[in-house]
Amino acid sequence: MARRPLPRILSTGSAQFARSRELARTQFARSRELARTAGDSASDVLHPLITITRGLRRLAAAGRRRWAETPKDKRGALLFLVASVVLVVALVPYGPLLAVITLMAAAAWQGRDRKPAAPDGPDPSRTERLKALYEALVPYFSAPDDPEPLYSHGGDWEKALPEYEFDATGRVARLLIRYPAYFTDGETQARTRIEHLLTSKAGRGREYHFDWDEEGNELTVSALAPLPTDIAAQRFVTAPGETVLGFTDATRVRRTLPLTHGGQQRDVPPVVWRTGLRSTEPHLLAVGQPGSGTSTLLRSIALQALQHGDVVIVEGGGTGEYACLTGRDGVLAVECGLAGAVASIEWVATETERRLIAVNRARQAGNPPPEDTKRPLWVLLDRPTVFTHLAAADGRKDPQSLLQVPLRHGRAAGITVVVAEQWDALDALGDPVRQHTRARVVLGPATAEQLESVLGAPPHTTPVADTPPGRGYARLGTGPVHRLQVPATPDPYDDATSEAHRQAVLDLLPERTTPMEAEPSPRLTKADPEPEPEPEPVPVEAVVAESS
Ligand SMILES: Nc1ncnc2c1ncn2[C@@H]1O[C@H](COP(=O)(O)OP(=O)(O)OP(=O)(O)O)[C@@H](O)[C@H]1O
Repeated sequence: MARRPLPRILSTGSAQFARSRELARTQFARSRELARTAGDSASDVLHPLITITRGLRRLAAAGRRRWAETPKDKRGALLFLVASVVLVVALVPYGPLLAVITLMAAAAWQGRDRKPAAPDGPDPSRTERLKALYEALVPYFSAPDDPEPLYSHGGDWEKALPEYEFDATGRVARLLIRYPAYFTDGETQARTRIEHLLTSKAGRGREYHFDWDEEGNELTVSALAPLPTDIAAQRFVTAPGETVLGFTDATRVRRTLPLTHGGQQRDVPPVVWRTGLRSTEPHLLAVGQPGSGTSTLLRSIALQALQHGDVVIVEGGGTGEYACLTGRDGVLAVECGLAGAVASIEWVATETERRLIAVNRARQAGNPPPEDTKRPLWVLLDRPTVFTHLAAADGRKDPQSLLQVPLRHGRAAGITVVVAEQWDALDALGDPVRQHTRARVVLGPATAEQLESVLGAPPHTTPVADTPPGRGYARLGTGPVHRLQVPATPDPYDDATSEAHRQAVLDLLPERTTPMEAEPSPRLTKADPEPEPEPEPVPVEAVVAESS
């Protein structure tokens, strides 16, 4: 269908409106130019006067200083000398005139601007870098029908990049970028393209933080210092119910923790995860590829949890990385076999129910929760999907199905579940685990899609070129995505562990209270028969602390 022309009155009206807008813009630009020229001329004319005034002020200050420095007994002589000079000048022909000219000349000399002229803008190599960056952004931040493009080839880069900082090596450390309002900054793809471009132009090998101000149409790019990788396990200054997952940048975290680092005290911003009754993210899922440090994270959590609670460990990897915890005070079980894993998780499910019933009864009777429901219980599962496969092959119950109760009701019962899994087995994780683990950690290298699939949002930082173990991202619920470095908490029985880190972990281990032999753990049996309802007795395997 042919497009009908606009009614004449409308088309002429809009043309007139456009013309008058153009006229107003031209007039405004002209008056601004006029004002700037007038200002420049005024300062040119008044410059000598300003210099002389400044010089007179400096001479007067020097005179006052001289007077103050002169000892009191010599002030009379000085006064006499000045008076004689004034008298001679007054008597000499043209004396006063010559004196005024000399004074003005001295004032002009004193008042001259003695500051070395500051270099105008950054040095040429830096200007070139900024210009190159600007030119690279032109295709992304310009549109053919933009009447006043902020970005155009050979355009005014200083308007688009108003603030910049360089580091000691001459690379961009911080950059403020203005962009046109029509740039689709709400679209992840559009943002990613810009972030990718800036990362390569500002210098690879560093991590960058991108702060998009959608309201102001501004993007701030900051180069981030690498997170410290050698902070050893230690007692963190936290409240009960708080667990330090690792360390991050100060940009989004206000709090800092005093840490001992290389024999020195240092304040570092932590990522603190809150568990317990009021937690909005009562359970955690950590994902990574082999060797990325998820077992280390679980060990770090276990050492912190043991300060105030009990721990059950279920290890699917079968590498014996938690052997150091076996038989320690508060460690109810360290299970590496299928039967033991099933029995332990079954016991945890029963214990969850027991606690819930006891708490409800106490509430109904108007009493506080009983003491034996208050001690936090942690279930740490390293690669539980291994047991899922084994159980399927063996025709037995999937231990993951037993996790449903602690995951659903654990918060009210003081029970926290932490699951660590590898990327390739993520599909085998059941729905309850995915749904209820709202605290998320990704360690090691991962693609943007992988990060978003686990964290639920992309990080605002670029990936590091060479990811050290224990490096990754953390997100608590719907909060921001933090860069994360887990404290070095190695297996003290591993030969490759450095002596300092081994000692740090050994120092944190609780007393060994249960002999390593097959002996029932006193705590696992604690959930045994209460008057009503009767929880299932705990199977023998569940109370055997396996040695590996
Ligand atoms: N935060 C960390 N700081 C220093 N070293 C770490 C850290 N995390 C892990 N490592 C080291 O990296 C290696 C692998 O760690 P870890 O066993 O925790 O990885 P993983 O993800 O559990 O892999 P796997 O399941 O293959 O054992 C170990 O030598 C460990 O000491």
